[in-house]
Amino acid sequence: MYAQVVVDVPSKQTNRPFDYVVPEELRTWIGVGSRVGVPFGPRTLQGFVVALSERTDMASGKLKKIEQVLDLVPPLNPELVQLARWMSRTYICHEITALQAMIPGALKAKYEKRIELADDAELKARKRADAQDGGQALLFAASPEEEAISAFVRQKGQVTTEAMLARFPEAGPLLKRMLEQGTFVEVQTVRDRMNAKTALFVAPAASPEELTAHSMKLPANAKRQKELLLWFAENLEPLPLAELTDKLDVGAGTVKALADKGLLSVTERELFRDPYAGREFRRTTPLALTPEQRQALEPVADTLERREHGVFLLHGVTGSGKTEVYLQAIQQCLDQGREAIVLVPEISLTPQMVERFKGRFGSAVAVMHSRLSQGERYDEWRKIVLKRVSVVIGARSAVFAPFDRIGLIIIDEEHESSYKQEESPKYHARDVAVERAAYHGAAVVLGSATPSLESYAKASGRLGSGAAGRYRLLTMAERVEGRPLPAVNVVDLREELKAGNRSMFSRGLYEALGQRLERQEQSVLLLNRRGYSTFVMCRSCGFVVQCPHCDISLTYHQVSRTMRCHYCGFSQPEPATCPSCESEHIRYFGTGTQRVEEELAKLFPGIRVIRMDVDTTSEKGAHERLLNRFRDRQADVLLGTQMVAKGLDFPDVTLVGVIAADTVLHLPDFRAAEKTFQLLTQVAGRAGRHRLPGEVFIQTYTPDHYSIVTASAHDFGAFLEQELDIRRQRGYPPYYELVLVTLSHEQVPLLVRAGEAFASRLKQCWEHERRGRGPGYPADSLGHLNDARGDGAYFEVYGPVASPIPRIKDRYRFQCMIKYRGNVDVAGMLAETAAAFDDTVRNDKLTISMDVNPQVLM
Ligand SMILES: Nc1ncnc2c1ncn2[C@@H]1O[C@H](COP(=O)(O)OP(=O)(O)OP(=O)(O)O)[C@@H](O)[C@H]1O
Ligand SMILES: [Zn+2]
Ligand SMILES: [Zn+2]
Repeated sequence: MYAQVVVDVPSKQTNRPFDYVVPEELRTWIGVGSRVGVPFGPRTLQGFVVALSERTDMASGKLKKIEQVLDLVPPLNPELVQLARWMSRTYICHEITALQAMIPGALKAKYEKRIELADDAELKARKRADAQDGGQALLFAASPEEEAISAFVRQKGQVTTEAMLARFPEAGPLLKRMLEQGTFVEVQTVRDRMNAKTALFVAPAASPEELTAHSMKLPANAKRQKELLLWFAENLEPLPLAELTDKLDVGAGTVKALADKGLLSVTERELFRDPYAGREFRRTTPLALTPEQRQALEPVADTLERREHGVFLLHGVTGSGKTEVYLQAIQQCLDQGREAIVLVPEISLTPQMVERFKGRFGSAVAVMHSRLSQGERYDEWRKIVLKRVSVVIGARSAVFAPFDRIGLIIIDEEHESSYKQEESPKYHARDVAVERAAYHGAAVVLGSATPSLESYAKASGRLGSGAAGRYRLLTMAERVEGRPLPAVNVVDLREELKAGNRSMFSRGLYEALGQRLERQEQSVLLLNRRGYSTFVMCRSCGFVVQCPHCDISLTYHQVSRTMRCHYCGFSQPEPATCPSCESEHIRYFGTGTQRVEEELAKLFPGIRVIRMDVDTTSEKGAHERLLNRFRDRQADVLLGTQMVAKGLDFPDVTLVGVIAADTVLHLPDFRAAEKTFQLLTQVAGRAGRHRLPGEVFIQTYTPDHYSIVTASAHDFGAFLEQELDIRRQRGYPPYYELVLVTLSHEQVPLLVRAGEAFASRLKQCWEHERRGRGPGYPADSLGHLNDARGDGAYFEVYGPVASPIPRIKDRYRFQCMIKYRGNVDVAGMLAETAAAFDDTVRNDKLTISMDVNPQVLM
């Protein structure tokens, strides 16, 4: 047998599979998606098996053998391997870069794999799952051989796979079967934690009903036992014994008594580095849906039922109860024996979300996000590979969860730009989700109160026949239980100044805050970070401290009192005097939030403020702690940057204030108005979500801007019409697609030459293509679009021009923007064009980076 392997060298020359011989003894363990070690030149490299076949076109005598298999259970599956190929074509990146993006960082580190005997509970669970799946639980009578293997493993505790294969060289297929049957589990240990800790864990061994029923039968003096049973009737998660005895004040004897009755199970297991360890998630049950929720769920449920592929855009106003729709759709997906992926912007920002999912689905949920340690992330991921969970909730990269029976993918706050990865592979999780779902015959639900124009256009058929109906639109226009959307006041800051108010609070907002303090209700204040300086500026001469390697100002870091470059990492101490004029009036301009906090304290002595910004949330878990304190009413005001705008659901928040709404508006970004509308709508949506009605103050210098006017009227439709008009006229998405090509080099002359050569070569490419298609193509300006003949295809290269940040890490940067629409193979033309620069890239260290559908235009 032969394997095609993509090796871990991201280069043009190696961007293809290489053939290897699969040695007989490794056959059982190798599948498409396996990670293997292969000889490559003088080295051994890691690689992924992307195909297997009985034949090879190479002279087989020349082929080398695969040296080792790195995992017993392949970390990827054939579908993900195929997805990587699609990504490399779509986003113009190396296949290995796409493959590597799909596995957690810990797998790239040193690790060791071991096998251990599954405990009974796990084995039973596995068989139950099999049975539910329609399959037959395989109850096998152990053969002497199997007995011998089990005995060996039992005796050793944990065995490395090497030791195992050395001891039973012939037993490959049998071992594999035993692994599949759940006799063994594979444990991978990252080297830095080879002495994994174990602890006794207590878990319920009967259903909640049984536990409750039993607790009633206990004699009155068995209070502790009763308490323990009722607790486990509510909480699904296994808990370390020590923690349990501590929490419930019960002795180990009590636990043992119940374990002896078979109501609880006590097992020794490896301590998973569970970021949510020790947290209880109150079990929740499905809510009775509102009519709008039912209407939204129905088509999704239908699609699930038929196991069809379909993409839905769920446009539901803030507080309309989208989460409950997600939860019930997931429940149905799980009932079908299929798996679900839930993407949320950056999960640590919304700990409430995790709570909702863990509360409904308990330990069937794995959680993945970037703030977990490498080990934690690896453990969560392993739960997916080993099929211990069927729901994963996570940030962007969770879209690659190695499930193989996906039924549903949900993307909450689908408009968020964090779904786009800014380094290679520069993928958008939304597109990857749709691609995966198409393969699996799965449903995708994109949810938002402020959908991206791209998605909305696809859902509403705005783009004409080609794209029409690609997404199905579901609308929830009302908050649950008829709660009103908050009343919004737009305050013109220019008028405030005229009236002699020089404070950062308008009179209206000041009064409203005072009322909230009196009534003991809570307020959220948003200060948009981006508009406020975090740089150090001289007040005498205006000098701003810049990075010596990049053309960008340095950012002040309060904790270390240093100034750092966000692009290259350069850092220097804060200057005492101005390097330019030697004035001492050089100072840090603050994150803004600090200044607001100071002013609040002055205006309202004794006010309790929780400040949430980069400074206060850098520590692990800080977000969650701050939000919990706010929820527990230990503060009157939650003050922060964008992080306070999204997803939060606090009943007592009745006031939202936006200190300055226009700060994003003036950024050189065609999405500036869209981002402003989204931010204002989202933050306004935090007010009055429950019993108490809400009120919003938006302070601005441009009260007439359509993004502010429409956001304050909760009028997405009106915003959409205006914005689409502008996009059409200026030739931006969703009417046109963009690719940003950035070239960089240490020397400007070479860079300019390369940039111009690149642009003209690309244009030639299109010219050639266009001629081939025959007459009838509009070759010139955007104005011709509307009466485009042919198939309406359009292609234009803008630039090269210097990038908005013209230098990073001592390398100068030029960019070309490509605008196109219709049936144009842009990726193909770009790949072809870039290939012509291979020599310059290799010999002269030119870099060319391509960003398909860029979110950041710098
Ligand atoms: N059917 C229902 N009956 C009663 N309450 C509900 C129902 N559905 C949702 N809720 C409650 O309504 C509130 C708002 O729901 P949710 O947080 O899901 O809104 P959302 O649509 O996600 O809003 P946002 O976009 O602002 O995050 C929550 O407190 C939720 O528990
Ligand atoms: Zn100065
Ligand atoms: Zn720098």
